[in-house]
Amino acid sequence: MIELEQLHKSYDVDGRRIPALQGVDLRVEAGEVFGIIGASGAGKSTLLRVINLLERPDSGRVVVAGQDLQALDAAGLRAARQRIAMIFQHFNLLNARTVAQNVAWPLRIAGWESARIAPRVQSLLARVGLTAHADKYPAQLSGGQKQRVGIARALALDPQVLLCDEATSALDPETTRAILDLLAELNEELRLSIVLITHEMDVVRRVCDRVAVLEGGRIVEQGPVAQVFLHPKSETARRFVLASEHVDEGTQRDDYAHVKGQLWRLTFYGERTYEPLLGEIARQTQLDFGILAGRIDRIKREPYGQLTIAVSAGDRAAARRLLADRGVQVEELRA
Ligand SMILES: Nc1ncnc2c1ncn2[C@@H]1O[C@H](COP(=O)(O)OP(=O)(O)OP(=O)(O)O)[C@@H](O)[C@H]1O
Repeated sequence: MIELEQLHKSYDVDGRRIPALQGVDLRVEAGEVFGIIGASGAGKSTLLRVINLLERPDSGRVVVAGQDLQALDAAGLRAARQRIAMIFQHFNLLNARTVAQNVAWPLRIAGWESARIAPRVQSLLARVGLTAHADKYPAQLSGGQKQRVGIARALALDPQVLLCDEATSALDPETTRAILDLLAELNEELRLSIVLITHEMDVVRRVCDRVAVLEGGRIVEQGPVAQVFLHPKSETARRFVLASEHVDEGTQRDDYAHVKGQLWRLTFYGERTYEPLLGEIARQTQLDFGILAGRIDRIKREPYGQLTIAVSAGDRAAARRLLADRGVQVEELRA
């Protein structure tokens, strides 16, 4: 659905060239939710805005739904942009217009007849759960409701791609979850391809299929979310995962220094997350262990568990083998 090839983009600031993208290659498949994570200044917004040419790259190719966007004339680009909708961190609603008028806006611009607009707006508002709020003004809505208006407006012209610019960063955790659930539903029901940028690994974990980690205008790691989240390779990805688990590395290192034995990290993924594997294998191998840290949660809909244990006695080699046989990944954090 989206192919970005060798994108370069710099900004001129006070006569200096500030590089924002330095050779980015990216493919987003149709129907996929793709996350781009990075720290402030990594180039996320620039990358997202290149996808609909709100920002023109200095060099490189931008192909969306098979169309090279830079080869289009103004009318062609306008038509292409109707298929690439966007939602924003601060919603970007028209404050002097009602919810219904905000959602109707892109339809009016696209020249829809008034008679067709009202039912379309009604169905969009129903889709995002805002039917009762049609005549309110943005100032009368909560943040989550405002973002729902933004989403309804974005869906008005039946886009193929939805670009989400930190769409949940201004929302509390519960509202964030509700908006991410809505995005996941839209992705599935409409086969809408979604690209979202965020600085929170939890957002990626909840909703994305694949993720790219951006740093200094370059992709330093990308892959399926389970791979990047559970086994990050780059230092940047690792830091985002630790931050999402509220782990302070220094404190953790100090705590673990007092613990005797080998330190293992066990990763369970899928249904085996809920099986009593560890107890069973520990009994068979006389493994003595203490649990230092653990988490069971989901990556999108798939359950996973990660446990850090200190192993003090028993047949370690046999235990590792049996765990591996049952699909549990064992990493030795300390020998
Ligand atoms: N319009 C602009 N003019 C000048 N420099 C810019 C402009 N937009 C971005 N930059 C610079 O380009 C780099 C990448 O910025 P960008 O906004 O794409 O990063 P980001 O990852 O989205 O950051 P944030 O999370 O803070 O929004 C930064 O160094 C930034 O200062």
